[in-house]
Amino acid sequence: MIEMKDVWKAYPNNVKAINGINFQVDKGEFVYIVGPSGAGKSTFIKLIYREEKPSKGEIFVDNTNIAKIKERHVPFLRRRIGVVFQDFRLLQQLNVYENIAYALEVIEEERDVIKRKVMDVLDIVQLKNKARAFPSELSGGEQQRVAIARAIVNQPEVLIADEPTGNLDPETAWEIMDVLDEINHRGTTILMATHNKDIVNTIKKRVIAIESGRIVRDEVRGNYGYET
Ligand SMILES: Nc1ncnc2c1ncn2[C@@H]1O[C@H](COP(=O)(O)OP(=O)(O)OP(=O)(O)O)[C@@H](O)[C@H]1O
Repeated sequence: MIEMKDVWKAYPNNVKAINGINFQVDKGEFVYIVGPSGAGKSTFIKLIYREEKPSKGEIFVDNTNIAKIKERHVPFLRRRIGVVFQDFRLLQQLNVYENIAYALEVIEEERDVIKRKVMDVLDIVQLKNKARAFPSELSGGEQQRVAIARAIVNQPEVLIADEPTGNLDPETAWEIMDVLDEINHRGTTILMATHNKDIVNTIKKRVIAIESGRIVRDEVRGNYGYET
């Protein structure tokens, strides 16, 4: 479902962030991406949703080589890949319902379809009662759940999470993991970059470790493997 073949990425300032990565993820997998700060995790993730283009190599999402697609086709790719970030990135002037509906309005979905889909994802993240609240009225964990709802409302095949628990206290981080686990059980492939040692060592999943832009470890039910 996702495959990288000999992928390299050098930034314009000549920093070599990814140095020859080969890997494959099957549909329905849940994969943690770990590694020291500056190892290339975010770059790796950005390559998958085409925020960055590789300097060399091929990246397949299903059978599309996304390194090759034209700029005007990128929005179509983004519908197949949901993304969540450490800092939530909600639109402050829109309420919860509107933040999520926005992703459907831009593709001109019908009003009643939008309503059904938004309420369905709010149900999954257990925030139906907060539909009219604004981001500033929510806790960090609630904001992240809205961001997750927004990321999955188009029913993407893949959900990418870059440090989704990075801004949250430990208890709230576990709640976010429950939500991600639920989404994974419904069939969505999940890639999650994280520094959260406790979570990786407790909720066992495949672990890919990146150091200096290379995969140095790929284990089926791995450990975090670093001191925090
Ligand atoms: N837009 C950019 N332009 C130039 N260099 C960059 C850019 N983004 C990242 N880098 C560099 O690429 C390398 C990898 O960075 P990246 O953000 O992928 O690491 P990371 O593993 O996600 O780090 P962290 O865990 O601290 O978030 C670093 O040396 C970083 O300084």
